[in-house]
Amino acid sequence: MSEGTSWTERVFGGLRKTSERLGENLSGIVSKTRLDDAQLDEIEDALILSDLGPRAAARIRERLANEKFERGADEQSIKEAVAEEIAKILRPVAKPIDIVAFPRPQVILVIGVNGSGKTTTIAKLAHYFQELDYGVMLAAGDTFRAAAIGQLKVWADRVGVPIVTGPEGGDPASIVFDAVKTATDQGIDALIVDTAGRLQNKRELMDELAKIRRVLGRLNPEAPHDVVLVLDATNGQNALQQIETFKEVAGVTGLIMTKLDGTARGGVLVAAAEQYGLPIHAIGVGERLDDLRPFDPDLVARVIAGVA
Ligand SMILES: Nc1nc2c(ncn2[C@@H]2O[C@H](COP(=O)(O)OP(=O)(O)OP(=O)(O)O)[C@@H](O)[C@H]2O)c(=O)[nH]1
Repeated sequence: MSEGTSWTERVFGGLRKTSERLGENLSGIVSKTRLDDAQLDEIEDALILSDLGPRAAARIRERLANEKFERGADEQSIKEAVAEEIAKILRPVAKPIDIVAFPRPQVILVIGVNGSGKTTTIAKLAHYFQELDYGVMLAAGDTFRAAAIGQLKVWADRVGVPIVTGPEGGDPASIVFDAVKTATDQGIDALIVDTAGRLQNKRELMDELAKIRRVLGRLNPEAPHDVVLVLDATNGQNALQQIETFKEVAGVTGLIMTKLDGTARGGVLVAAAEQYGLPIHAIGVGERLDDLRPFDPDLVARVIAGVA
């Protein structure tokens, strides 16, 4: 998108495919006052087809069943009502990451499967905190693949933040330990830690994260302050399965959903909010550094429901 495009336009543009899918599925439903059962079924199906999940769909259906459309229910007013119900599900989970840790640094572990957009998201987060005038440092805790360390270095340079790395195959916990000490000495506010995304080997990942936690705990019993799971929206319902697994393995404290641009599966955000109630910190709608912003529930609800 062009330089001057506002964030709101970017979210609209990014979620356009999701919005179109739900919009198409809701079109043609018209009623005089109340929606009848067949129409409510149709709406519920449309919501499920748009990846909002059966629970959110049932909840929205129930609310729409009680809604009296005073001036008749045309496509637009149904979409408005759907947007409001989606917003009610999203509002309680919208929560940006605030830098509040004392003593500093706030340690933010970032987890997620390879390819989810984890590295890019770390860079975007670093950029976001920098814009808020926080001192940021990265730690390359994914030592499993040399490429991961190299990629994170490239991003650190691009964003202009320091990075603590170790050798390929090195001990992530010892890198994190060094990073926390360095960050503390340098008065860094936010230390963002990349971790390996080997969900295929749960035991190893669990052991690795447990060790990182133990080491961090020795330096600061409150750390890690955040354990942020990065999810790829294009995975649709599989993203929900990842929440389930990572919650068990890593004690997730919040979510960032990436790649909402270019997928019609953005409704999965609503399913995640409804099913897990975990804070959603931000959404990614592109590959640029400023394509990550705090999650705005009302804006996203309106875009998903196709209320222009
Ligand atoms: N369109 C789009 N692409 C994204 C977004 N976030 C990340 N990507 C792209 O997704 C690809 C994978 O992102 P990475 O950040 O490398 O993902 P990773 O999880 O670190 O993956 P590995 O490096 O394979 O471990 C890259 O091509 C990114 O540019 C987003 O919000 N939108």
